[in-house]
Amino acid sequence: MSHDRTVAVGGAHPYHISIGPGLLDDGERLASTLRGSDAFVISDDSVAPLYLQRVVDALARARPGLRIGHWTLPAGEASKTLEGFGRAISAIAEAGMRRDATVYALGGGVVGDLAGFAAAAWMRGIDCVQLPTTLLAMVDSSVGGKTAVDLPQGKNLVGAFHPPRAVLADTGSLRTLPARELRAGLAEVVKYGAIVDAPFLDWLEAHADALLAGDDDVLAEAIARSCAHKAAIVERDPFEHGERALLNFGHTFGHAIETEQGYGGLVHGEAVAVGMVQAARLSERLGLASPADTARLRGLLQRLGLPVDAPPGLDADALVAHMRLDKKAQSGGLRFIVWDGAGRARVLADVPEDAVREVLRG
Ligand SMILES: NC(=O)c1ccc[n+]([C@@H]2O[C@H](COP(=O)([O-])OP(=O)(O)OC[C@H]3O[C@@H](n4cnc5c(N)ncnc54)[C@H](O)[C@@H]3O)[C@@H](O)[C@H]2O)c1
Ligand SMILES: O=C(O)C(=O)C[C@@H](O)[C@H](O)[C@H](O)COP(=O)(O)O
Ligand SMILES: [Zn+2]
Repeated sequence: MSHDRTVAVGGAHPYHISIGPGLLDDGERLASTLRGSDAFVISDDSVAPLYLQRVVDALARARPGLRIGHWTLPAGEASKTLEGFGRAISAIAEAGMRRDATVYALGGGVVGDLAGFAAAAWMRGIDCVQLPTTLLAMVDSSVGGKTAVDLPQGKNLVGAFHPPRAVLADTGSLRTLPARELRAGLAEVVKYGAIVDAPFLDWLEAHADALLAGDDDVLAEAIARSCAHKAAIVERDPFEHGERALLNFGHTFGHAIETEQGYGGLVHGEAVAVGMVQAARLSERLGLASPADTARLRGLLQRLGLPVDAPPGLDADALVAHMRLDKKAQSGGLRFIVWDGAGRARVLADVPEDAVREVLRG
């Protein structure tokens, strides 16, 4: 009996997000969007020993004769580089993947972003199926088609929009996910409540313990609700000309922290948690939201075991310099996602750097 949930993503390149246990063994589902007879699985060296063979076996069972190559990168954000991208492309080339091949991105957001970018670039674009194995990738990075690698100068600065052909989120894989990574994923879940869904914040407060305990049903509900929000937003604004920027709540601050730490300090979800509190404090300073709004967001993130204050010792000037290269920044100045309280976020242009520095000083 299937317990899957499905979220449809519409638009010019529609696809489905399937959420449920056992999907990595479901060869028919994995193969359902294949156009040719070549498949290439990209994973990392923590995920591959757990799940790669299962995916390869399931594909081979479903499509005898399918040519299946694979390649793994070292786990972690430090691999999401132009060098890593180059190595992925070389591996795809050496495996002789043709124009109708499909890349399977098996792992967290690092694998998803890098493999998706490789798929976007190889022969000017081949199919990509996202197989997210972290909570963060299930609720956010596998959906919407943003692919990229980091530069020392900033996060995700080189990439492409390349929507997947399908997303299969096998919730059974969350059982092996380290607790720190589960918590990091919860930051992006909280983000949806903060920007567009105040009742979801109430729900998250009520289910915080179950989420942290890895309750299957509660996690599946959180994933489906998060994906429904992301799907609706990216369907209306796939290339971030408008409301998609709301998904960047907390990211101008968070990305600056990740960049300044050389992608070896806070993980992305943790940096976003800190960044959302800083964005709330900025909103307060600009007279848009109340201290009670900030306190509530901070309290929920803390309860979910996430950091809410910036790591000590970061240089405010360096952080602001990173923000000037944020992709939302325009020639007019910095743009931030601010909020007017739970569920009410908006884009604010020409935010004075002084206000940002005051927030960074604490
Ligand atoms: N494209 C987008 O829209 C988007 C959205 C959000 C985040 N991102 C990007 O996603 C990245 C963060 O992704 P992440 O949080 O998934 O980190 P990640 O990919 O580094 O995965 C976290 C860690 O968990 C391990 N892991 C993954 N699945 C596992 C499993 N099932 N069992 C055991 N270990 C497992 C990985 O090997 C890694 O060590 C960042 O680079 C961020 O910029 C992109
Ligand atoms: O999908 C989006 O749009 C997002 O902003 C989702 C974010 O959680 C994600 O971290 C994304 O990669 C950030 O995009 P960027 O354009 O700021 O690099
Ligand atoms: Zn993010």
